[in-house]
Amino acid sequence: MSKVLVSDSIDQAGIDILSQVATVDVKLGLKPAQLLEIIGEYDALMIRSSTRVTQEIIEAGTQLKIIGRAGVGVDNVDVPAATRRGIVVVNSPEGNTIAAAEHALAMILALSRHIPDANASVKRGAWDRNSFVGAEVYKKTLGVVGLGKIGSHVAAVAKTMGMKLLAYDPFISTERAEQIGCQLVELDLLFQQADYITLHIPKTPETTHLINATTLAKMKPTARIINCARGGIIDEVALAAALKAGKIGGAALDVFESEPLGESELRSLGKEVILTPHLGASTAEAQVNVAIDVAEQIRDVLLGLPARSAVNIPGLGPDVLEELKPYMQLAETLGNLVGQLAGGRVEVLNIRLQGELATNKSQPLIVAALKGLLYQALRERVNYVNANIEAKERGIRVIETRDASIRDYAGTLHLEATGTLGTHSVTGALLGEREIHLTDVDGFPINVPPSKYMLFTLHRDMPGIIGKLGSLLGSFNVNIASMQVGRKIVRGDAVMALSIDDPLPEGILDEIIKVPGIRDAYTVTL
Ligand SMILES: NC(=O)c1ccc[n+]([C@@H]2O[C@H](COP(=O)([O-])OP(=O)(O)OC[C@H]3O[C@@H](n4cnc5c(N)ncnc54)[C@H](O)[C@@H]3O)[C@@H](O)[C@H]2O)c1
Ligand SMILES: O=C(O)CC[C@@H](O)C(=O)O
Repeated sequence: MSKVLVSDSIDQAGIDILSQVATVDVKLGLKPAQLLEIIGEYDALMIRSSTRVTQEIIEAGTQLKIIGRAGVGVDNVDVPAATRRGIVVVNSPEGNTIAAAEHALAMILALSRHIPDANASVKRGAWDRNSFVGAEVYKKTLGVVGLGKIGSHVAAVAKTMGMKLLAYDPFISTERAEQIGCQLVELDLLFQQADYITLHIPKTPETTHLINATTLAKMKPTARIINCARGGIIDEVALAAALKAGKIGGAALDVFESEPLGESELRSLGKEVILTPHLGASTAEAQVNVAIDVAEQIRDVLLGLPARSAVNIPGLGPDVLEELKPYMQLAETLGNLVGQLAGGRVEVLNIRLQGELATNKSQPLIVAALKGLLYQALRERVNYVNANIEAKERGIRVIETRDASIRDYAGTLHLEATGTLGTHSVTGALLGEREIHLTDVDGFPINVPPSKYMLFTLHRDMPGIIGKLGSLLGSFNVNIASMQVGRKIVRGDAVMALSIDDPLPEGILDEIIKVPGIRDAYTVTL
């Protein structure tokens, strides 16, 4: 019989499902060394957010077939390490949506009416009705940052309370926002006009410290900010300083840069601040939902069936998967790359399947390309199951063409994304059986393997330009791992593709564009 280790507290409904097919050991509060010692015995691991599943744990888990995260965020799992070992990582993208949305709404009201401090005061024996005069939310403006599953529900409920709704989400169409009753605006306008700002975005390099001293300074002195999304989206030091100086009116946080929250200025502030210990998903209903959702997937995988919400490996039969897997990775990488080159909201994705890919069996590659494209917006919430639906909901039109003629490679995949900021295209193929190569960017032929951090420039092919760019990157201490120029004619337009060892430091793209001859520059993280 298979063995499942449950190392965080999970609702009994999940344990009952796992027990149908496996011996289940519930061992809470394990130290990393203890987990490392026993993980080799188990076929599956089920966690919430406390267990950190590092590369070391994954490598020691020689029997592991699946890691199940009863919740959404898989930030505590080294997913690439699991993928390398062929371990499926599953989550529950929707099981706690309502719980998190209701927590944000509760924070908005609790902050407006000083409920936590008023309650504490009565419990201390006082009857102070003067210190807790609140504010109404009726007719106030709510700025929703991130109009996905949770943000949309918060907006819908807030509307019924008579709030005016502004939203910022660069990946959502105006029509979709209007359906929810929100006016889609630029972030600065939202910051300037909102009485309440509620964050419902993933934590990404772009959203880290989105709320900082500069953005806080743009808000109304009465503005209240709510974060039930992810710690680190708000710079907590800057927030505490803004609250102390009366630059904004209040804040309610459920998530923190470091959890559990350690020493923090925020703890010393008064009724204008509410802090909860990451309780967004902590309702009985959500815990049953996520436990059942994830336990069912673990059960299915242990029985040899596909998982419905795999973060890394799709729910395809093993033989199809084996054949298509390298091409799935190619499609996902190209989708992710073209999405970042296009920036903003993509409206049309043209996908051309060429050579041996021009068959109906390649349909999963379309899904993989969409998963890659949506990764910047949705992170671990997009998977092979929901990528099509998410793309449809975002109004992305997908146009597929197939061409069976074979050119330089047995099979090539070409993606062209047109969005609010223009059109970009990428083509890729496999070298040998599984080595991904980019063979074209924006119509310029190149031949480079993708790397984690890349820089692309569109420039004029002329003497000295490579040297100038190299010196500029050197002056910012950026190490170039490889570089290639693609051009169609000598001294015409060209594309440069550079693999760099680290992410580009802030501000350097603006400097690169100032180099004479360089017209555009894009940085991507794959
Ligand atoms: N506090 C909790 O316990 C708890 C529980 C569940 C989810 N969460 C968190 O809540 C957040 C939202 O979850 P969801 O289910 O609504 O996710 P979702 O994927 O449905 O929606 C996220 C939205 O953010 C948008 N987005 C991405 N990058 C953006 C950017 N730079 N600026 C503006 N918008 C951007 C996306 O287009 C998308 O519409 C996530 O961070 C999730 O981890 C927290
Ligand atoms: O309580 C939890 O398990 C974390 C909930 C939430 O942050 C998630 O990612 O699903």
